[in-house]
Amino acid sequence: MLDVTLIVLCAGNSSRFEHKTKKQWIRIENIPLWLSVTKRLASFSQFDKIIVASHEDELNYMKNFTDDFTFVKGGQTRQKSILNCLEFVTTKYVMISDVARACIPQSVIKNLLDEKENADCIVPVLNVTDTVIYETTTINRDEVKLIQTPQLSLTKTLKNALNTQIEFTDESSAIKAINGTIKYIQGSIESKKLTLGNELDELPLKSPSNNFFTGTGFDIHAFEDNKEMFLGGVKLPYEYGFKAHSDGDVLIHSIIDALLGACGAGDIGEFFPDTDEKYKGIDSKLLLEHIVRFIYNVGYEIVNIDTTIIAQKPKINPFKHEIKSSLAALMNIEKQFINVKATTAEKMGFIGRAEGVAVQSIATLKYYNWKQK
Ligand SMILES: Nc1ccn([C@@H]2O[C@H](COP(=O)(O)OP(=O)(O)OP(=O)(O)O)[C@@H](O)[C@H]2O)c(=O)n1
Ligand SMILES: C[C@](O)(CO)[C@H](O)COP(=O)(O)O
Repeated sequence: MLDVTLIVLCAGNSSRFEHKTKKQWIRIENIPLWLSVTKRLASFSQFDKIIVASHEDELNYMKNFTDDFTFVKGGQTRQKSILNCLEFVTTKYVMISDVARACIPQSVIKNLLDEKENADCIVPVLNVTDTVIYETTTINRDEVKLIQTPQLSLTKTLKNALNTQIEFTDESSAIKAINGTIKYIQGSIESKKLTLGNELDELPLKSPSNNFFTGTGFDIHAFEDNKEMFLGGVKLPYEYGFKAHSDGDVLIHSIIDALLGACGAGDIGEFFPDTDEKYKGIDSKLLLEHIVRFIYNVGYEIVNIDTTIIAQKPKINPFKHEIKSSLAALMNIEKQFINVKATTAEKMGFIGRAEGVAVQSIATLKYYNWKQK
């Protein structure tokens, strides 16, 4: 038995990445980077367990990709994400890597495992071959090391080391601070960390596939007295509003479901439960903005939206352009890629009796092409 758990940290915000998509979600052909990196590391040894630290907004979505790993909610910092994952570690040793190091070679994993009994923390490092200046003084480059991941630690020691208010940027610094033993081994240039967007050019990663993804959405709401009516984020001059937990913008809700359908992320209720007081009376524009951010974060771009409003009343035609402009701004796409159709129900059924409105939508997405930023 190896007695080692592998943790892959994928819960960051990619705030320095400068792309629309988070680095852990860029597609390598059809596979998100986090899955490709985790599978690759997993294939290098017989780890007892594999844990993926996920951003809280993406944890449920990640679970759609595989049943092979344990997904754990990350924290505000790298260290907090590690602490959350350590709750699920029962092995003597734990190997922790950054998703941001996408091309770690197998030899590094083997060398770490070979050394596992020789210190509290085994760390791959690169020596510095350039002249190094600290402020204005040239310092001895032989005393400078570039610290990489994965690092292999004794689980118990790491838990003790991280149980502090001090934020460390890696495990070895935390273990060193409690006088633990550290063994440095040779790292690899291939383990380079992806931090800034333009560093993608330096990595041998395949382009995303050209696939398109389609999703449908449907929603229906009854009219209600003493409420304002919103459709597509536009206030319509009508005598009723919509009965709903939120502001009842049935058009936005239907578009949200179409977007979520296209990227395989469930439905609106999974993101904004109608049992949650936080969403009572909420402006649906905020919900759409949240979903659009999610869509971009997890690696997609919106191609177009087509939608049909089924309403006996009110008349939609005079407001179509205003609705399209509003939706275009909310989705950060050009107005020409949004189509709004309206039809009556020919006076049949509850819509025909003007008791409410239904909307059907379809959304098309494609992968964000990080190669053509
Ligand atoms: N709260 C956090 C912050 C970071 N990480 C992970 O820690 C690793 C190193 O972080 P970094 O490369 O800095 O990634 P980000 O934090 O996403 O980037 P940035 O600092 O630019 O926002 C990454 O694999 C990242 O996903 C994490 O799991 N949880
Ligand atoms: C852990 C690490 O990869 C070691 O070099 C690095 O410290 C993490 O990156 P960050 O930029 O500090 O989040």
